[in-house]
Amino acid sequence: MADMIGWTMLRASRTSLGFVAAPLLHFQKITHERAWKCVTVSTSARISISCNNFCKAGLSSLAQFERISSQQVRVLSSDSSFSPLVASGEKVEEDASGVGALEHEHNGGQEDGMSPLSKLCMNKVPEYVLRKAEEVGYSVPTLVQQEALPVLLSGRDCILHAQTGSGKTLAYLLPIFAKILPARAAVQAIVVVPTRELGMQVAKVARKLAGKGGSEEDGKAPKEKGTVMVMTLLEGGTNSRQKAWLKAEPPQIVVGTLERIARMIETKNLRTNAVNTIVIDEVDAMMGAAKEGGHLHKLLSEYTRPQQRQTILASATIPQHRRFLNDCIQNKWVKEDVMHIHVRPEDKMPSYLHHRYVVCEKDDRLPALLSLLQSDAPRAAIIFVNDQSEKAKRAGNTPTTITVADYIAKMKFSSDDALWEPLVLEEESHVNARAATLADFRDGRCLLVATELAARGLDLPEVSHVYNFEWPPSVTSYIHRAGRTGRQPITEELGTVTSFITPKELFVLRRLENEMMLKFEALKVQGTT
Ligand SMILES: Nc1ncnc2c1ncn2[C@@H]1O[C@H](COP(=O)(O)OP(=O)(O)OP(=O)(O)O)[C@@H](O)[C@H]1O
Repeated sequence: MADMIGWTMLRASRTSLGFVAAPLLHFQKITHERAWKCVTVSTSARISISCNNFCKAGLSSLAQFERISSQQVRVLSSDSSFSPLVASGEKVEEDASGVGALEHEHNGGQEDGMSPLSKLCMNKVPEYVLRKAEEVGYSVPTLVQQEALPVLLSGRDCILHAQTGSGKTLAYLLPIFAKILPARAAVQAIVVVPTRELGMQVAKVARKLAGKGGSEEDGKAPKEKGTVMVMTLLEGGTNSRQKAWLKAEPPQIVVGTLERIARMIETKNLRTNAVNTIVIDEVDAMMGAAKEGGHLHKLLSEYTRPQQRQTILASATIPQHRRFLNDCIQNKWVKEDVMHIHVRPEDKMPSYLHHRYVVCEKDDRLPALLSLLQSDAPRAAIIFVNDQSEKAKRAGNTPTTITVADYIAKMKFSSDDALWEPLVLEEESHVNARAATLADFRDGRCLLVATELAARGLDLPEVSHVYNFEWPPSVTSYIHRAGRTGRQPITEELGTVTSFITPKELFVLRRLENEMMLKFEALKVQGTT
């Protein structure tokens, strides 16, 4: 399996993995006749591609890029500075399908005192949204936002391919707000996520941007008119009042899990005729899951048509992305001129992650973990295991989640017992229990023992350490688990990822290390081999 993790240790030390490569605009051939239309943009981390050029030239520059042959490589800039962008101010034409970015009120030409993010989105994203973004703390665009927003705000379909914690959520939400008509009570944007937890998180950010009135209260339609409403349709939810609200006064934005959204569309509770944006977050997870694949195909090519909407597919990991891009076009999930924005392609993981491993037999893992927790003293930590409790029980094993949590609780390694008592997050728990667990963790509890459920998308900035108590099932899984720490796109605070591995598994670690060009620190923990 190409995606199997395989690495080996190496010496520790946090290494900057970014190569000082020239920034590239690489034009990826997709099919013979489509080659000129479909564009892949890869950008180097250290040397920020010149978004200024991109933006100043405005949309017309896109047309020029398209004509560059796939052989050509362009170095746009060797400027590594994080320069804010100034939106071109060009009027964006709405295309025949209504997909183009709509004009919003001008800011009166008053640029002084505007944040770089506001300048980047000026004339495209409504002012009230940009004000809210600033209030939340989004003032300077992250690299992916710099790269993607000019393209996304032009209305173009996009595959947003950037590291974990790089700020993809805001990059896809702002273009949604750019097109939404608050006065129109109709679902205009759908954001699909793989888990209930990620859905709650994305909806929260969207509601912050929407401002007052953007929330649903107990499933009831909010009273305020003229504000953008955000509704969640998530697995485990069965609120009949949501159905009534969807019909009587539909929200402008729906964030949900695929099955629930598909069911709502099929039962005609959710009408898609006004949908002009669809975002599929963690797209590779959804395309990979057989169960979800059918729903996704229907959503993208039957329930709605690519020509009538802007499609944004986002993830930190898109294995075989060229093939993926081709498949998306062939399946008509996206328009033919879809753009692949690949930020820092040479660094699959943030450089501000420190990777370590401990070689030990399975039986030694618990004391080794405890010892590490004591010496690391994490601000907050996630301990990942592979199997859910019930699955383990069915296989006749003691559930790892429970075993790990009980062991740590019993050892009482901290004086502040209440804060350090581990929480458990896994798919099989009731959705309310899952929500309470995450709320407790966000509120200051320090340890979370979790399955893959917590690996994708969750933004828990307090997490300073991730522990792979069991070796993750794939490279992709390693990347997403590791990405739950070091989530500080602006300050680049270091996060530490430690994996426990048996001597027999070492070859897998070695393979992964080669594949990802990472340096691992080998740790010796007392009592281990
Ligand atoms: N412009 C910005 N300024 C400051 N913080 C930002 C900005 N954009 C995003 N963030 C913060 O960065 C963190 C990571 O953002 P986000 O969750 O969107 O990452 P992501 O790219 O979706 O990661 P993942 O692939 O793991 O889901 C969040 O805490 C978010 O609030």
